[in-house]
Amino acid sequence: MKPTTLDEAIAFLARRIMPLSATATVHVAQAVGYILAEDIHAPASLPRFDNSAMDGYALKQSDIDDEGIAKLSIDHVIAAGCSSGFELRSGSAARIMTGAPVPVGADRVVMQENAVIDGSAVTLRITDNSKFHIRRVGEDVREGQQILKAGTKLHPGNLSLLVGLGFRSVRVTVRPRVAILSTGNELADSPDKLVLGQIYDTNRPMLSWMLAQAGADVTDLGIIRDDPSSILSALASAAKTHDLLITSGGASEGFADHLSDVVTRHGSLEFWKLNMRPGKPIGFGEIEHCPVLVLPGNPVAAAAGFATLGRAIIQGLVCRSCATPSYIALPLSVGYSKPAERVQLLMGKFRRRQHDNAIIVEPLTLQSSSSYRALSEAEVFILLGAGKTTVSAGDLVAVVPLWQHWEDLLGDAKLLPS
Ligand SMILES: Nc1nc2c(c(=O)[nH]1)N[C@H]1C(S)=C(S)[C@@H](COP(=O)(O)OP(=O)(O)OC[C@H]3O[C@@H](n4cnc5c(N)ncnc54)[C@H](O)[C@@H]3O)O[C@H]1N2
Ligand code: MOO
Repeated sequence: MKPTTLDEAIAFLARRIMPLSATATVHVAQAVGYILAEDIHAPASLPRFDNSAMDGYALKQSDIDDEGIAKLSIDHVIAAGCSSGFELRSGSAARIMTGAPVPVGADRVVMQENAVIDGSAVTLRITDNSKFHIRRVGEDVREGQQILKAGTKLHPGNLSLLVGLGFRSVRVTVRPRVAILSTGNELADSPDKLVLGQIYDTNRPMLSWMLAQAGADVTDLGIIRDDPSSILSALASAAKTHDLLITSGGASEGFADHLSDVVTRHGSLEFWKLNMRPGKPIGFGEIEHCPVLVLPGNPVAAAAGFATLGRAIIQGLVCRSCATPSYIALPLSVGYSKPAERVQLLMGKFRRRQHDNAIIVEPLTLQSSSSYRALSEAEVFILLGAGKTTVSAGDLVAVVPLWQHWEDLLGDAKLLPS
């Protein structure tokens, strides 16, 4: 059975999309955003040597009296970067900086604030018996331990770990190569002069950015006229060198809408028309063994198709069983009614709920599938499932990001502790 609902389409893609087998070696500094193609084990321990967690004095535990006091002579000074090639003897302390190696024989550091200096002697006071202020070899990462799994999308925190362990390069999955085209005799490239009836092609620039954000390398095939043989020749030739083809426009049933026919006749159309709005005429199939995602021409519908299915396909091309949209569940700000038979995608924005400061989502007032103003204001799509006609304020709803910039969306000084 061909998928007819969004859920069925997602389940279908999760089975159908296989990760690309090609991998590449990239320098760690360039690896952020790539998907790791190998499990990584630690070639060393972190910390690499016992070191002080505080600026203060290293001493022997046995030099502390019953009152928690140690009176010692200051025999050495160890800054970070120095090697401590000596053994601390009983009755003496070494002045030590944060990150400096702890000398052999020392088993505790007392922070500077709890030290009273008198010439070359120091009196140290233990204020908390449980705090030794020494970062031990391997307490963070043990040599040989698995630290990252194949399939991880690398972020700068992973980069710190890899660099800290001395990695110079890692094996990653190659970025999917995606070719994109728009169809429509009415389309022109900005800033060409428009004649009556023409509009600028806005889907190609928008989708190209969404693709790049999702981690794809994009080839722009430009605007193709509403002519089946031109569409076929552009798709068939790009199919040879790409992992995914994406089209926008001509997806519906007008006399100038050729996509479903072209894919059916010259490849296979695996689903077409989903029970959702916007985004109804979305199709998926293949030409010359290359997957093709057919997106509608209405700009909001094209964005909806990409945010739900397009991004999931890109994820599936780099990571096994990742071909699913990344939903989060958030409370809806207001009640909403919709027809029961279909999934409704609402353009929405994040809000703070007044009484508890919780993040909620609010549908925009303007929901037209062709509205650029709404598209520009929207931050997310709110998915209201089929089968339900009403959703109440405060109900949890599935939310997918439109532009993947969570940190800008969620950053809010009001949440900082005062
Ligand atoms: N009789 C029916 N008509 C329509 C149906 C239907 O089921 N029966 N579905 C409607 C829905 S829903 C959508 S969505 C659109 C999708 O149609 P197409 O994918 O065939 O898109 P076009 O007809 O080519 O264009 C629709 C609309 O979008 C503008 N457009 C197209 N490409 C771009 C682009 N790259 N950048 C900006 N704008 C674009 C185009 O000029 C049209 O205004 O069909 C409904 N009709
Ligand atoms: O479903 Mo269309 O995709 O409403 O704009």
